Amino acid sequence: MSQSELERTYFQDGLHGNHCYGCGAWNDKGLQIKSFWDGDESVCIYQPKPHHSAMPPDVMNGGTIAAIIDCHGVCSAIADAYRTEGREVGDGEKIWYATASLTVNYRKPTRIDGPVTARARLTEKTDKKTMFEVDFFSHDGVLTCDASVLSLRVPSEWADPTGLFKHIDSNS
Ligand SMILES: CCCCC/C=C\C/C=C\C/C=C\C/C=C\CCCC(=O)SCCNC(=O)CCNC(=O)[C@H](O)C(C)(C)COP(=O)(O)OP(=O)(O)OC[C@H]1O[C@@H](n2cnc3c(N)ncnc32)[C@H](O)[C@@H]1OP(=O)(O)O
Repeated sequence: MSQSELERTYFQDGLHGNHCYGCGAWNDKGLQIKSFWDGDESVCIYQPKPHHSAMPPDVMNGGTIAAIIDCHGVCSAIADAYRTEGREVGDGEKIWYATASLTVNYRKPTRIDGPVTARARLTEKTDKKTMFEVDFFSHDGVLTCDASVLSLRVPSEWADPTGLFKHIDSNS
């Protein structure tokens, strides 16, 4: 059943200290996308800003589209893992995933003058790997991109808000 806007719980609000450019609620200069469940699908609705344009000012930039799809896919993998364990996103021991692979097919130009929507569905899952297929629509309902996002579960120290490389360096 679909949630009304007021009832929605956004995955990203539970990912405390996430500074990711696309999905970090703690990155003031980032896109700060928000994702939620709509039945078995996850949805992200985002209002692009004029500076998210491609060369023509009324078309959305492909890298920004990829960032939205990437982050929506990874956050969906994280939310799915919490849901599988019967927990709200962010409750208890942290679950983190990172993007291993992102494929975006740009089928049509995406209008910038209204909210875009990414809808993702789970297509493959093992203990470590999660694949979401993502459809991306412009505000007039045109399917402008389709994509796949492969996310891999990573150790919880990857979520250290002070940085990752000190953990990697100390392991080598
Ligand atoms: C480095 C920054 C990471 C940032 C994220 C960190 C923590 C999460 C924090 C917050 C999360 C909150 C929100 C989401 C955050 C960000 C969203 C945006 C996402 C990003 O912006 S994130 C930055 C870009 N991202 C990277 O910077 C990753 C660099 N990379 C690696 O760090 C490793 O590469 C890793 C960990 C991905 C895998 O390493 P690993 O050692 O765990 O994997 P392993 O080799 O064991 O493979 C196990 C199975 O996955 C298959 N497999 C592996 N890689 C594959 C590939 N590329 N394509 C197809 N299959 C692949 C194998 O074939 C095998 O498959 P099988 O099990 O069937 O044999």
